[in-house]
Amino acid sequence: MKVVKVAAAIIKLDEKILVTQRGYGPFKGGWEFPGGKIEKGESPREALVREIKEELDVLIDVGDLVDIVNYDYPDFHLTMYCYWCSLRSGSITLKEHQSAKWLKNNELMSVEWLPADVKLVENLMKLSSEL
Ligand SMILES: Nc1nc2c([nH]c(=O)n2[C@H]2C[C@H](O)[C@@H](COP(=O)(O)OP(=O)(O)OP(=O)(O)O)O2)c(=O)[nH]1
Repeated sequence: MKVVKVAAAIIKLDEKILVTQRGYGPFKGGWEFPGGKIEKGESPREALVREIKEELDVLIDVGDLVDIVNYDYPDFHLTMYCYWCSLRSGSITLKEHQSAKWLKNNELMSVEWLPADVKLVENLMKLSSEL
């Protein structure tokens, strides 16, 4: 099966996490962590800085790896590298997403996550001390 490698940003600010709603494609309307596919020759962290600039028009600092999610979608296998991130500069402008929210840890289940994210989000909710 095709493997798609993605980097995702768990951006924290004032004890909240940024969640974004996909604005196009097969998962349109689903909620996710911003990010995207890792291109050839890029590290996951480099991909993440590039994708977040493209999607949200901000620069981020990429911190520790939170988790590597592996998930089988019907037509591809997803490997997603998820990092704690913080905003370095700029103000968020949605270039590709249809909506975004800052959620407290205990509010994370209030949106409809993409299937691959559900376990990750459940784990994040247990990590309240990290937030
Ligand atoms: N960014 C991101 N993608 C996710 C998450 N969960 C999840 O299943 N995905 C899947 C959806 C997509 O199939 C894939 C990410 O691809 P993408 O379409 O965002 O990547 P991209 O911007 O580089 O791609 P493209 O539209 O230019 O082809 O990973 C998540 O939390 N964040």
